[in-house]
Amino acid sequence: MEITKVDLRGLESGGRGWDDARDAVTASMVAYGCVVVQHDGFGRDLRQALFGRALPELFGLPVEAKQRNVYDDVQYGGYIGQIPGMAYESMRLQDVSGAGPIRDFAGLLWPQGNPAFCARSDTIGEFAKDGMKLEQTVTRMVLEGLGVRNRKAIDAHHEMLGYHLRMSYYGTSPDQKQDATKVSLPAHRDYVMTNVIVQHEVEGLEVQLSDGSWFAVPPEPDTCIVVAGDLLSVVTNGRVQACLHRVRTPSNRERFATLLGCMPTAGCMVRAMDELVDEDHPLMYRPCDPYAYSDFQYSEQGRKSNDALKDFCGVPKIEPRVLLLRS
Ligand SMILES: O=C(O)CCC(=O)C(=O)O
Ligand SMILES: [Fe+2]
Repeated sequence: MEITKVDLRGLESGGRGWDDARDAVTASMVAYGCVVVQHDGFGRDLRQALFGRALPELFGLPVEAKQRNVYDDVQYGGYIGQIPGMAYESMRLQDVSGAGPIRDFAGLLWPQGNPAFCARSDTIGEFAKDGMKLEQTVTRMVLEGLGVRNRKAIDAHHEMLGYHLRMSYYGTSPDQKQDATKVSLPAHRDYVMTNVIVQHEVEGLEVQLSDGSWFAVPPEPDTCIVVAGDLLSVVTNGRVQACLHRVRTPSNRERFATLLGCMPTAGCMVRAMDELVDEDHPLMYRPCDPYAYSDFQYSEQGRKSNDALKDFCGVPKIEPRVLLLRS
């Protein structure tokens, strides 16, 4: 089985081709918790500036500098790296919706200044802008496709979101055979609302399909994938389930990937859209505090659970038998 790519190039909300693309995006999200798309953003020069220059420079910094990237509000919020046996490092830029936080990030890593990176942080701003636009298009399509007619509710959904960028580096394992692959990130679901994942040249990302097989997402230059996290399950009342995915990289090639993620800003609760709850679709999840959920997902109980979201805020199903007894 394979996931069909949806072409979003040149589409405008409500314009020609929008409805067909919306239906294809929704079908893919419902079936797999993700959608592979071609779209107008992340052009060749931008990718080259980010993956060819900015990221190698960032990950080339001394460990002490990278470790200054700390963010405690969510699990794995800051720098991840130096994990024994794992050739993986990742940095998170907490807020990419404006130029200020991007400049602050550069200032934190290069306190003496780094004009080159600051110029390139425009690269990061451009990249984030393209990713935000894509996320907003895809989520709008999914909510519309599932039957949300209230445009204000969709706008309000986006107004509560903040966007962050995770930049990841997967190193090589020279001790393994030339053509071997290794699991670099074990199978997991993201706790966020959605992640737009861009792979650069080297493959690795795999998503699990309903028959249990793994689909390798092609690292094509004009393609990226939008992956649903657990919070989107809450918003869509379980119609879209978070995507189970993992990373399996070739042992002999370095790999970079970026993830543009979104989460409600602190203090916002995530709840199912009114129009997606009815008699045929009873409420599946209670309103949930996304930051408390991120803690739970990584707690001992959450890690052991097969369905952390259900354990955290699932509404127990009422058996028809019980209803009869009560009536
Ligand atoms: O590197 C990738 O392609 C995806 C990484 C990922 O799934 C994650 O960091 O949550
Ligand atoms: Fe992930």
